Amino acid sequence: MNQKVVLITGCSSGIGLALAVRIARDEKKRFMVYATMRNLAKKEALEEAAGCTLGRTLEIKQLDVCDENSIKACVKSLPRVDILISNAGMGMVGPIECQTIDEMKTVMDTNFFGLVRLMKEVLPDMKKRKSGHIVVISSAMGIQGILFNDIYAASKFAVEGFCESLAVQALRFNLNISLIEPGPVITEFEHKMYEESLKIDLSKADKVTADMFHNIYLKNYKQIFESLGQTPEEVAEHTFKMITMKNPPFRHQTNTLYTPMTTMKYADPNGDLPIGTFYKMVFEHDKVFTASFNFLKLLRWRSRKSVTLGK
Ligand SMILES: NC(=O)C1=CN([C@@H]2O[C@H](COP(=O)(O)OP(=O)(O)OC[C@H]3O[C@@H](n4cnc5c(N)ncnc54)[C@H](OP(=O)(O)O)[C@@H]3O)[C@@H](O)[C@H]2O)C=CC1
Ligand SMILES: CC1=C(/C=C/C(C)=C/C=C/C(C)=C/C=O)C(C)(C)CCC1
Repeated sequence: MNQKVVLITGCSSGIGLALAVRIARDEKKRFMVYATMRNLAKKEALEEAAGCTLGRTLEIKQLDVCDENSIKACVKSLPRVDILISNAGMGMVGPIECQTIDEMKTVMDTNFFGLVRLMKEVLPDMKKRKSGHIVVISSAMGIQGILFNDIYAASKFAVEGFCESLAVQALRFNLNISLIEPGPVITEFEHKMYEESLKIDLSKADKVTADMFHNIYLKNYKQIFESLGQTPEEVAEHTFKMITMKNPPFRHQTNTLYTPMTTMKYADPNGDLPIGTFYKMVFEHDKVFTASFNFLKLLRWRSRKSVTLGK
């Protein structure tokens, strides 16, 4: 059987783990998944979730997207790469006054240059074979920035600009590039971000900024995830559909509840609509904003309850 070779990065947890398992469990066994992680000491969760696919349609390998040699060694050990899923990434939240340039560089190095390093390694062979699909786990923040996510959003904007430019060249070689743009997803990412946000030393920020971070951003953060957050399995299902489609789209947003936040971007070429709306949401109509997210939370709770009760 001619199985497609899939290389996925960042499979120790979250979306990468769910995705590796989903693809390896394909009923038609169309894929051979190489699920990679930078630290193999963390492979137990994936091994457990992979179950009987381990050693059959799923194999675990080491790959650190910040280390060119580790990428080269991993790619060299594979027969070829038909589908590359660039998923590894990290977040960064807080006022820029409280973040060092080195910390910011680590985010860019992982989220943006990590993708560039991977592409430099797999693209030449895909071009030669005139076949391949590159799927990038970007973010809704690759379209629309969010308060106090300045560096993270910048790293995803970089990813989007890079892919948008390359996509035209890729067409010439019959290659596909797809950006997956999830809104909030309930993974380690969310927990790490929240825990780290609580530890930020806000002494370098002025009072108004520190207040905004604590009383607006952090206060709403949990609520956003509870009312809009998807599971990594949902994002994996969307991505699975993308790799099985004949003509996959260039962009795909996974969360229809989050699309109003990104649609504003396209509605106003001046860019003032999303900025003004976000401002009003948090400073002027915060009660309406909180009420609507509470309402969404209630709707989700009720629909989950009726699924459990089999209604
Ligand atoms: N959660 C969310 O709300 C959203 C997430 N995303 C994106 O989804 C992707 C996956 O994140 P998610 O599953 O949520 O978060 P997790 O924190 O659960 O997973 C991130 C994965 O990336 C890995 N990673 C980090 N740095 C490197 C590196 N240098 N080399 C290889 N692997 C690395 C982590 O490994 P380790 O365990 O070693 O740290 C981990 O396996 C990211 O690109 C993120 O930006 C997009 C939209 C929303
Ligand atoms: C929508 C919204 C907010 C927060 C959104 C968040 C926190 C989104 C997180 C998205 C993630 C984590 C994407 C990952 O790539 C605020 C600023 C609280 C208030 C204004 C409206």
